[in-house]
Amino acid sequence: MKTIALLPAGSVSDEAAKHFIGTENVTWDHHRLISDVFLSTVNGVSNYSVIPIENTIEGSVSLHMDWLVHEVDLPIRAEWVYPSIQNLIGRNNELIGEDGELDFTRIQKVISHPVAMAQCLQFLRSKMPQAVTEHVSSTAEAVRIVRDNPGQGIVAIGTTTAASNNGLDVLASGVTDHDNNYTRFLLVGPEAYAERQSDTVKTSILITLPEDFPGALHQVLAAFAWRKINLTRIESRPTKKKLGNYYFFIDIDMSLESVLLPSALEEIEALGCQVRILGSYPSFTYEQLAATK
Ligand SMILES: O=C(O)C(=O)C[C@]1(C(=O)O)C=C[C@@H](O)C=C1
Repeated sequence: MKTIALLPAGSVSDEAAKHFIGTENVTWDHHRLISDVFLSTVNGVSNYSVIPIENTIEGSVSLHMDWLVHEVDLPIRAEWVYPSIQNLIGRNNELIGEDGELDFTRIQKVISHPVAMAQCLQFLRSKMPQAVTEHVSSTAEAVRIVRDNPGQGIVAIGTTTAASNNGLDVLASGVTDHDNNYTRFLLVGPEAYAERQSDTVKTSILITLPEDFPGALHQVLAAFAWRKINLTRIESRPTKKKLGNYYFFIDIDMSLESVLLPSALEEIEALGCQVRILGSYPSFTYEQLAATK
């Protein structure tokens, strides 16, 4: 039996976790805040935490990346992709106009997780420009707040699972501004996750460049380029130590056990860079997981 920490039941994380891990021999440890999702595994209450890290429309989830890097030391054990299908959720009977149709101009407030809200901004602007928006800690939390506050013109952006868990209506489905909206999730924890194997193994690292070394980033990239090592993401984030100091978060399409990658990292360290390995882990596409269900 494994215990898995994650955001509340009915969140996108919850759907994605069940899709990847299944429902047998698992205890779910739900938390309202992502910090508590991380800390549950740090404190040994859970074996793994499920962390949303990147979205098709919104890009990286900076808060979660920063926690992974600055606040905890939990290796990445797997990554997978899951569709983020967002819906407008509330009560039909509160919004019916005189013509018997849903009248979105009666909506006063829309609440959701900031990443979910950002996926639907054009929809919200065009259909309910009068509504104010408010961010909460997950889409599931937003739907719970709508359930507990009837008669106030409040709606949420969230999953159909959360709508039915809370006895609410789906007022409009699939409301993201772009199709093919997926979120990439990480499983982090102290133990390797051997339950699922993939032919694709990726490695994530953090690189801090030496100060006053013109062309350092160029040389780092060259160490990968001449070995023909494919990078799937490179992103800079503040070190939080000094204004203007950044580290580079790099995802590499190769296992740390390959011959080439350790030598590239040695070359980078020889330049005076600090290299921290965040994990070397199997990676799964949505189609791959759906085919093995
Ligand atoms: O609020 C949720 O439902 C979550 O699981 C969080 C989260 C995120 O942090 O990116 C996950 C996926 C969605 O794209 C939006 C929000």
